[in-house]
Amino acid sequence: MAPPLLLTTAPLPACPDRGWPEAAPVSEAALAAAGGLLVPHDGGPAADLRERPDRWALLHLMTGALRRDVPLLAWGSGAALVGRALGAPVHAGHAGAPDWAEVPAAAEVHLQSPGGRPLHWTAGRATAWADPEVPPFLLAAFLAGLDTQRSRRPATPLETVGGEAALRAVLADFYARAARDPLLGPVFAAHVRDWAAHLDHVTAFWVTVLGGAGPGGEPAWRGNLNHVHAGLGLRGEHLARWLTLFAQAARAHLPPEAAEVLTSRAGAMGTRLGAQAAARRS
Ligand code: HEM
Repeated sequence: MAPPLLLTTAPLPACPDRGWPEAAPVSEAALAAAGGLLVPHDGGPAADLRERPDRWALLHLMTGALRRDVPLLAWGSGAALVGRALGAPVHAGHAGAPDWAEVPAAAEVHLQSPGGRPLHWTAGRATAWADPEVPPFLLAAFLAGLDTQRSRRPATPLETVGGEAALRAVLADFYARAARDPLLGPVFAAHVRDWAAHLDHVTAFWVTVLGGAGPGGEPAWRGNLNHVHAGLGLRGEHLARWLTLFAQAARAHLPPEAAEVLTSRAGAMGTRLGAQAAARRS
């Protein structure tokens, strides 16, 4: 079996005798298949992240790793960042010491430093060591415990659905069905001039609804669904047909569990849109 894919947030310290493992740079895409993540001390801040979009991006990746339950070993400034990602208060280090995190709510402390600060703690599959040098026993135990099985939890419903590519396939098929439909087709024909742009908008909408984000971590779509549909004269039969065709497209392209994620969300939104449309008519 292939060894687990090990990722790292920073180059590992140069030290030939140390036996550092091979680790690839972390990225959102790589996390989905990661067997483990190293978060080395890199001397960067964890407490004050003003003007540090690079640290926010790192924190975002860390949150993704934690949500996916990727085994993670962090030390020094890395441990402080992981503490922060887990919601712990983080303090600035003094006199060249790294920033440090208090113990996160769900964590177990194994060792305290003489000053009473948490030195070694674990939370789920995350292991943290607050000092800038990780002890060899901890690294060895971490590497030995990495499982080779890919049993990660999907981080978001978007991942369950199969990501943006799977969404695009469903949506392209759905709008092709809707455009051909005698009831819905004329409504779309009257309002959608640029189908490519419309598909981009609705894809961004679904990415956002399913917990995904744009390339920089920002929401991919911002808007108000009720306003978009307010002037279309939607009635119950439009919504019912929309949902039927949507479910057909979802089932044609996705496994049952993934199709269910999409159709149940669409159903809930359809109920709200229907209620708003009825309120406007009365
Ligand atoms: C749960 C049900 C529905 C969902 C989730 C939904 C979602 C969306 C989204 C995300 C947009 C794009 C918004 C944007 O441009 O930022 C949109 C636009 C549109 N929708 Fe829906 N929709 C639903 C039901 C319907 C129904 C029943 C119709 C009737 C035919 C409809 C017709 C349209 C049209 C014509 C536009 C384009 C409006 C424009 O660009 O002027 N939608 N919809």
